[in-house]
Amino acid sequence: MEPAIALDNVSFSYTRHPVLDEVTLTVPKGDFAMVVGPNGGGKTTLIKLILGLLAPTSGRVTLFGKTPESAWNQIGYMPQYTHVDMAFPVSVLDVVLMGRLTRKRRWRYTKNDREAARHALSEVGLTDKEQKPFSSLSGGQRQRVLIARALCSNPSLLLMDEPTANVDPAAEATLFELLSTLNSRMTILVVSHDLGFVSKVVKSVICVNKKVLVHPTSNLDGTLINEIYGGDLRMVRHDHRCSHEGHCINESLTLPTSFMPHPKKP
Ligand SMILES: Nc1ncnc2c1ncn2[C@@H]1O[C@H](COP(=O)(O)OP(=O)(O)OP(=O)(O)O)[C@@H](O)[C@H]1O
Repeated sequence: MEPAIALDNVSFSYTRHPVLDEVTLTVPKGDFAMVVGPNGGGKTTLIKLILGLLAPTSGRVTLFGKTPESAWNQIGYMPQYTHVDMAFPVSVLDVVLMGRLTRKRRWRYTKNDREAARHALSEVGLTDKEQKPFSSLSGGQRQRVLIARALCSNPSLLLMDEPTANVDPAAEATLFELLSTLNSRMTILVVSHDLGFVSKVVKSVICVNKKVLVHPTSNLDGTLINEIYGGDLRMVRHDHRCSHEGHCINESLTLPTSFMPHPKKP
């Protein structure tokens, strides 16, 4: 069976120095994988290579056995929250409909497009918000609208860049419940700076730091993370309590402070 994503000896450089070096990676169909790594490690570059937005300096990327360009209609992509203009004056339905735009057919929607958009909105539980201005929604609701936009084209592979940035722990839990449901019919790849939600829904972790290593989540422990990131590592637990003495720390699983650019709200 063709894997969802395959990188065969892929290297990539923006300048003289390689950002990714001879990466061979297979993401099987049905996987729920999380891409992690330090700042500048090459996560975004990896995603751009998978999306076909960058071409490898050497090696080959295939999605479902095809080039990324040929497989584009099988991919749903949710960009980083910070890359979306939240003040843009559009309705929720308009945002979701953008997921139906194709290279040939731009800004013209059919009845089928609207049905698909409404169906995607119902999947993320936001049917009642379709006419609301996108800017009027909460952070968690906007994330779900962006997921609906990615789902609108009925993808086989859902790629998400930092889907839990700017959402509180309750919205994050709801989001992962939704992703877990979607994972029964599509492969999911999530980029994250935050290992705190490596839980039962995530099946494998792809560690990117110029080289790429894949681990089943069951193997993920403090020693392994230390090997990948180096240094003095700590992790703030998501079920922590705050007091005047600070946060409770889970000593068994520790991460670098550079790994926590989006600290969780208590
Ligand atoms: N357009 C570009 N031109 C030159 N260098 C780039 C470009 N984009 C990224 N880089 C460099 O490539 C390296 C990897 O960047 P990339 O954005 O892939 O890392 P990342 O793991 O996503 O980082 P972060 O966690 O900070 O978002 C970094 O050293 C970065 O400075």
